[in-house]
Amino acid sequence: MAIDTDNRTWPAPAKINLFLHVTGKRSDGYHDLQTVFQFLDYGDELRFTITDNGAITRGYDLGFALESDLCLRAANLLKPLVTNNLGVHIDMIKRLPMGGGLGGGSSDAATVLLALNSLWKLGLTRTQLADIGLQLGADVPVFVHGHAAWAEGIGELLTPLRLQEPWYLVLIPPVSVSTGEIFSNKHLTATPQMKKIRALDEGDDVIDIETLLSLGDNQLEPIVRAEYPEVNNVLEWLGQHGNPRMTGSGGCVFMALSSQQQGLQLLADKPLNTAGFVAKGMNIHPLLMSEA
Ligand SMILES: C[C@@](CO)(OP(=O)(O)O)[C@H](O)COP(=O)(O)OP(=O)(O)OC[C@H]1O[C@@H](n2ccc(N)nc2=O)[C@H](O)[C@@H]1O
Ligand SMILES: Nc1ncnc2c1ncn2[C@@H]1O[C@H](COP(=O)(O)OP(=O)(O)O)[C@@H](O)[C@H]1O
Repeated sequence: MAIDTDNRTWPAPAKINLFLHVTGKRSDGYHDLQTVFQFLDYGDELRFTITDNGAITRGYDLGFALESDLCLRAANLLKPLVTNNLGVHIDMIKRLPMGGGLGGGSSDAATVLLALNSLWKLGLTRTQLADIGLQLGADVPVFVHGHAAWAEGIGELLTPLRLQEPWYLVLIPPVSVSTGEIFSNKHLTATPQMKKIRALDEGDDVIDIETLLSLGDNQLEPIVRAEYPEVNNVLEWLGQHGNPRMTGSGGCVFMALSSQQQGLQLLADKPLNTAGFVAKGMNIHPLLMSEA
């Protein structure tokens, strides 16, 4: 039975990788990365109903099995820490494309961890939640900590950054790209390590996005372009209007804009088979902002 219909909407924003360098292959099969994450003020929305029957259930169907649903898996990881028989029913409005490189699944999982830590009154720190979340995906820690960041390791070694927060256009090609397939492509080669980008507390200057973009590129982009013509076509089309880049392992493509209006105009003119949105870059996750 429902004991607390929490009326809040819990946001799960998208992330973009402003650049992404693959610096080596690890013994566990994963690759070490150097990347910069920024959030977008666009994403999924979750709602939670706390129950007293101990069950973890969902009210949406995104086409994947209960066992592989990152939201349910996140809730199940916290369940052993609940001392009474609390459960939860999770509802979600899904806006982020799956397999798009916008981190939707990881962001949903992070929001579940943050929400249930509060609603189940578990009292875990963000570091504890990020450690738990890393089991679900390499992008979960950045969403749990909630700061735009320079990231190393597989994305869990985070240094907060203060970046300019421009408007972005994001285009969604009509494909879902498998992260595992791209990382196992035979053309992927490791590149030398970059120097660490300075931390938030080492300077007051806001880092300019164009400068940041010029420091590196997305080394998965040429591989995805070669394998997925749909992604290549979108990059070529947007390339006529500026300097687009792929996020993560693709296939979504983003471009920093001079204004929101520029993005809305491009969105109106975009190729017919492509979806997209215009959103503002954000250095602070909305759930961290609401805590402040
Ligand atoms: C590439 C990034 C960059 O932010 O973003 P997305 O494109 O997923 O959004 C992430 O590192 C993606 O992390 P995540 O989404 O958790 O990856 P997973 O689903 O766990 O990875 C699927 C498979 O890709 C390979 N993989 C993934 C990440 C990594 N750093 N090295 C890898 O080799 C592994 O073979 C893994 O089994
Ligand atoms: N709640 C969830 N939301 C999105 N994807 C999920 C979820 N649970 C499991 N997945 C799986 O994770 C994969 C990666 O999703 P997502 O994080 O949205 O994309 P990406 O890693 O490319 O940014 C999906 O293709 C899907 O199979």
